[in-house]
Amino acid sequence: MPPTSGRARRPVGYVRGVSSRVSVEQHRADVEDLLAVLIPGQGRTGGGAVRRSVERSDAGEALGRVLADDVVAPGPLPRFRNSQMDGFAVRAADVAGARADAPVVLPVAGEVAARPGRPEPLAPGSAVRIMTGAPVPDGADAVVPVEHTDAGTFNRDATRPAPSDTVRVRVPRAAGDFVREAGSDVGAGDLVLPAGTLLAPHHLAAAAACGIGELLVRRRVRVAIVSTGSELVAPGEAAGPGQIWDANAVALAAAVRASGAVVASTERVGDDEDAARETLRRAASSSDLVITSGGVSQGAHEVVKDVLADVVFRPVAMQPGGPQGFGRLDGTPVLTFPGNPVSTQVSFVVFLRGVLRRAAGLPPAEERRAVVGPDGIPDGGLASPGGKRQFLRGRVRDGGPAAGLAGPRDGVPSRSGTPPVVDVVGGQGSHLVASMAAADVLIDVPADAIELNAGDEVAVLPL
Ligand SMILES: Nc1nc2c(c(=O)[nH]1)N[C@H]1C(S)=C(S)[C@@H](COP(=O)(O)OP(=O)(O)OC[C@H]3O[C@@H](n4cnc5c(N)ncnc54)[C@H](O)[C@@H]3O)O[C@H]1N2
Ligand code: MOO
Repeated sequence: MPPTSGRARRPVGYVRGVSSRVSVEQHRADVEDLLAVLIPGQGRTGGGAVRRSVERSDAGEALGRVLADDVVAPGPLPRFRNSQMDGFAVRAADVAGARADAPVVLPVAGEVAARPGRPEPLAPGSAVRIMTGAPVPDGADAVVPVEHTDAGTFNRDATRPAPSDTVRVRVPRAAGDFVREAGSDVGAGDLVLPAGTLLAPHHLAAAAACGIGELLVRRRVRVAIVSTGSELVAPGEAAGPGQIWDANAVALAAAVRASGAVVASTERVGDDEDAARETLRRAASSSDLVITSGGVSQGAHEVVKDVLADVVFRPVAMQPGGPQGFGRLDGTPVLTFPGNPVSTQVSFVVFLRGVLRRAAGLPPAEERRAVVGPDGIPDGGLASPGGKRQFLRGRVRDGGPAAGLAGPRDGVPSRSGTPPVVDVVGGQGSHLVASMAAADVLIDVPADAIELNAGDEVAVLPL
């Protein structure tokens, strides 16, 4: 397996032309250098970049965003002492002797509901009907749930009880019973959500409960997507002879969103240099990063290569996804992915997904180990082109560990506690976009492997 750390670094020179093949690690390192400016705290353009990397978001819209600053409670939660139960607010001392067979009878002085306003203080020797969440009157220090009384006038429509109303309390209560103290959840100035929190509904609830309507979140990277090729038409439109539907724009836009970034634009442009130049410049002017697909191999109509002067085009020792480019257009970083739809998708996973997730504050997509199953492996092993890292389409078997799924009969050594089994699925051609839909991982076959066999342990990258 090639090393994934201690990656090689060399100066990036944005020169046009085809250079010799580089390793996946080298290309990834160069892409990461180019895109370091997108990652908060890593960019080399100073404070401006940092300032631009955060923005305010309506708290109600901040689901899935990453908090850029600590959220501290502006006040206590609960905001005020309130009742945990529907019942009667009392002084605990008044009901200390209450028993089922010798209830304490208290006059009911009124009612407190969960409504705006402050209740009157509770006079000694009396009770007040109280509802869950209603402020507990000064003087009261316990709540008796209605079930522990004769209910008195509890269920009567008596917002203004008659002076003769009483309640018979059958259970003694201690001070503090069923009273939710102010600040018992969080105190004023306490940390509620630390910076870096990936905001989920329960985080947003905490912010809202604190009265916070706006949150400072990391700004999402805006990615412009340009599909090139005169043969392309939009999915949903009629495709005539020689035309195909544009799968890459959809795949890349979805992948960008799934990685915590936003799609600034998606455009399709044919193999016309002027149109491509104009489209690409427009994309660069309205985004933090441009991704193109197609137009980068050795054909007669490679507009991306023709138009982008400050981009290094070079083959990377991988399959699929060999022809790659990286550089800038009008100062905006550009990555050029090959047009074959599987190649485009693999390029995103291998070179860009990690950067975008880091920029968004998301955890890395989990790479794990798996044991190759016999399905899809011919007798004698699946040949792999030596010198090129391969990313095969694979599917991890349900049920996880190899134990139980694999045995000598299956051709996979049985090893309890070992990684799950992954089967090679579908054809591996870089145009087989429907076959790719059957996969859920990419099987990472090292560059120095010349064949893959059932029982081999490999890294798998989730799709
Ligand atoms: N003589 C050589 N030919 C090719 C080489 C090579 O080294 N020498 N490399 C091959 C490899 S590997 C790849 S990958 C492709 C890359 O080609 P391009 O990036 O120039 O892409 P196109 O030629 O525009 O398209 C390739 C293929 O993909 C289809 N395509 C393009 N865009 C889309 C899209 N948005 N949605 C769906 N399908 C798309 C296109 O119709 C072609 O079939 O070059 C090989 N050739
Ligand atoms: O390298 Mo191309 O990207 O396989 O088909």
